This record gives sequence, C-alpha cells and structure tokens, in this order.
Amino acid sequence: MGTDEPATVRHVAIIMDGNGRWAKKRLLPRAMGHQRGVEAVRRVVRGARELGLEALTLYAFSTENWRRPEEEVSDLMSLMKRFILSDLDEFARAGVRLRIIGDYSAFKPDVVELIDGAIARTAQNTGTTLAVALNYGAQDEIARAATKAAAKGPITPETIAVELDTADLPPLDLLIRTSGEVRLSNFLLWQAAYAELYFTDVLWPDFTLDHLKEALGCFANRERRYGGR
Ligand SMILES: CCc1cc(N2CCCCCC2)n2ncc(-c3ccc(F)cc3)c2n1
Repeated sequence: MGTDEPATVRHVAIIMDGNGRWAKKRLLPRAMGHQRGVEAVRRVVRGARELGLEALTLYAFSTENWRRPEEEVSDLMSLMKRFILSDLDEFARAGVRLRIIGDYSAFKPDVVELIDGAIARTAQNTGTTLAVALNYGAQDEIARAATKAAAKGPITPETIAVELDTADLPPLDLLIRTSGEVRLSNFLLWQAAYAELYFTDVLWPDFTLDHLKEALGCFANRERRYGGR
C-alpha cells in the first residue's frame, strides 16, 4: 500500500472504560453508568456497520471483573441478558455476526444458553462481526492457545496464532481505550503487537460515532510500521 492511499481499517477493538466514573461524576449509581454504557455500545455497533468495519471487538467483562461486588456482577449479568434479548434482534437482522472471545462457560447455565443461542442465530450473517470479550484475559487466551498448539507439534508464533480466540477475525488494526487510562489491562496483548493504540479521555458512556471517526481519522494519518521500527 502506497503512503498516499488511506489506510483501510478492518478490525477495531475497544476497552470501554469510564462507566463507573461517569456515574460518580453525576452522583448517580454505577448501574446508571453501565446502562448509559450499553447505549454507547449500541451507537458504536451501528457505527461500525455504517463504516463497513469487518470486526469490532469490545472488552465487556475481564477475568478480573469477578472481584467486583456481587451486586455489580449480578447487575452486569442482567445487563448482558437484556442486551441479548433486545438489541441483538436488531443487530441480527442487520447482518451482524456475534462472536464471544474468552471463557464464557464460567457464567450461569441460563446465560451460557442465551449466548449460545445468539451466536447460532447470527452465525450465517456476513456483516460486521461483533466480538464481545467475556471472562477474557489475554494471558489466559495465549496460555490456552499455546497448550493447543503444543499438543499438535512444535510451537511457533504461527501455530499459536491460529489457536487464539480471535483466529477467525482480521488482524487488529486499531485498539481504542476510553477514560484516559493508558494501559492495555490484559486485553488482546498478542493481537495488539502491530496495532495502532488510541487513548482518549472521553468516558465510555459519552463515546459517540464522531469519537470513533476521530480515532479512525488518526489511524489513517499514521503510517503503519509492521515491525519495521
Ligand atoms: C458482561 C456484561 C456486559 C457488559 C457490557 N458492558 C460493560 C459495562 C457497561 C458498559 C457497557 C458494556 N457489555 N457490553 C456489551 C455486552 C454484551 C455481552 C454479550 C453479548 F452477547 C452482547 C453484548 C456486555 N456485557
């Protein structure tokens, strides 16, 4: 690709941070921050489709999130169920394909069943792939991939890569983190090797399609290195 051609973004990932801080700033309960955060998810999934992204990966629940208060974990599980029962209908009809990365078998059977149904329902879709990271940690993902690769023969970066949860997604082009934290927090560590990293002070509930376009614009202006330097 010559330098005068706009860089094509195929796969964007987002660490959706700042939901609790958004609520705290407004003296609202954390659950309200989560609810407004779901509205931002809706905006960004619709935006990803309009922009023709092949894949959008969202960090929804990390392996560390289990340490949150029980009430908050329960609130997040309810939020997820509501999202699948209501929003996924629209996304399924619009051609969005749902994938889950991480070990979601750790969730309650009714949640696992709901997720499996949503994956099956959208499996044939050919639009944007929405990959949601649930009970996900990159070091856990890499360890699982390495274990599978080792059982099949000598380990190389290639034999590990094909065993990652994201093996069927395009290479990661752009990783966005909201709320001003400049850390990867055990998210897509392998996949981020050559991705552009974009950090914004915007809190996730305030994130809009314009913010996504701003991040994509920054990507377009950067010249990719792919390990060149
Ligand atoms: C595990 C709880 C949780 C939290 C969460 N947050 C995190 C908290 C507040 C901000 C919104 C984003 N999101 N966002 C999408 C999903 C989702 C899950 C499964 C699915 F099939 C489709 C979407 C989600 N799930």
